[in-house]
Amino acid sequence: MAPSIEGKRPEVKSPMNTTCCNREEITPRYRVTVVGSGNWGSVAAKLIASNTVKLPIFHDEVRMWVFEEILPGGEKLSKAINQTNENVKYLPGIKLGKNVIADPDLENAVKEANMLVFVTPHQFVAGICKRLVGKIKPNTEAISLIKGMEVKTEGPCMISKLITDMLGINCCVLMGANIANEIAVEKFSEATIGYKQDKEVAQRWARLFCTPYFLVSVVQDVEGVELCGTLKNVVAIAAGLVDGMNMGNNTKAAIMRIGLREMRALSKLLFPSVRDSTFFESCGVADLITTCLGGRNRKVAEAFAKSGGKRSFDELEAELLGGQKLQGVSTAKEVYEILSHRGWQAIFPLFTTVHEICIGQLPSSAIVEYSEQATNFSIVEGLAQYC
Ligand SMILES: NC(=O)c1ccc[n+]([C@@H]2O[C@H](COP(=O)([O-])OP(=O)(O)OC[C@H]3O[C@@H](n4cnc5c(N)ncnc54)[C@H](O)[C@@H]3O)[C@@H](O)[C@H]2O)c1
Ligand SMILES: O=P(O)(O)OC[C@H](O)CO
Repeated sequence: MAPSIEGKRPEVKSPMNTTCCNREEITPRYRVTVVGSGNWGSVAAKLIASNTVKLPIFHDEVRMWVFEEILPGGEKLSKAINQTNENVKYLPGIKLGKNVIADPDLENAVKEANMLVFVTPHQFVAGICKRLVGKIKPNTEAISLIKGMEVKTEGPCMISKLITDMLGINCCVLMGANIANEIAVEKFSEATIGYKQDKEVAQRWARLFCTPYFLVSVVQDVEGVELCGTLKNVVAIAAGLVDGMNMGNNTKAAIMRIGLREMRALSKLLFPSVRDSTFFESCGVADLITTCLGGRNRKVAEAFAKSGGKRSFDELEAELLGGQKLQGVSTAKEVYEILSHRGWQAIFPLFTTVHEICIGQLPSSAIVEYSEQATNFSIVEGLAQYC
């Protein structure tokens, strides 16, 4: 079992304990567990831990569930994190905060928590939630930092909805222009929290994450925020292909503009409640820009194009990312399934083409040939109906 820390403040048995006389102790204290410990998961734990030691409404300790791995020297990753206070594999060189406790036992990691932060690659969430059914405290709140979706027979299912459906808990989302390594060294950035109904809960999440170098805004548009974070990964693949073919800044800007347009159109087609204003938040245009300039999807797609499509995305991901996971290739496939099921490929040429390039059906150069169609009158008109 993972060790415990001694908090600066007296511990209370229940986060909702209101029996003590000390003012600090009568404030409800929320316990946070971060489910995931990759690159962003570790940075999220660091951000959160810097706040839980300061804000009386939270317990100091932040549990971080670690998908256990054995390091090259034979040591367990969770043990190395607790010994060094660093995630030596996914965020080396950055102290997480002494109040972050790595825990490889999923059930143990969540058993005391009433605030769960989900931050794993999207392909693992359903399996994790399955293991958590019946294992979490009543009235637990969740937030998803995961950029991705699932496609079920009945249609797309956003990760926040998957968490809600499988665990019966409310789930907000936090997305934004958030390249983890930059936030790890405390460079200024912004993020957006999307919520469905309960603004107070969303504001509590904002308090947990907000720091002077990480500013968080709150909007009532959970699907819009989550779709921005999810769909921008497909555009990032397109941007990386353009970089790999040395096509220059004008072409990349065109790809980003067409991509943003498709992001907005598909989001509104799938969820008519999605707001235009969400695309001007950090989760929208800002995340699109940062990811197309400096993200992992961009980097691997660039290498793919440079190889002339001879090396696969899987192979390049393993070679270039050291265990970190791409989300854009699988999201492109999931988006393609939605588009083909509904006969919408023609009105989403960029999304469609990215998938066809990823699976080797088209060469990388098709990204500009096909995207040019988006400037055709008929396609613009097609999209315009939905924007
Ligand atoms: N890294 C970033 O800059 C960044 C920023 C914002 C959002 N995100 C999003 O956050 C989410 C998590 O990304 P990340 O960067 O923290 O992870 P990552 O890609 O750095 O690491 C992969 C993680 O998956 C874990 N893993 C591997 N196999 C697993 C399995 N079978 N079951 C469960 N876990 C397994 C690994 O242990 C590791 O913790 C993604 O949706 C990503 O798009 C990432
Ligand atoms: O490195 P990427 O491409 O997974 O993108 C990272 C973040 O989502 C940027 O906000």
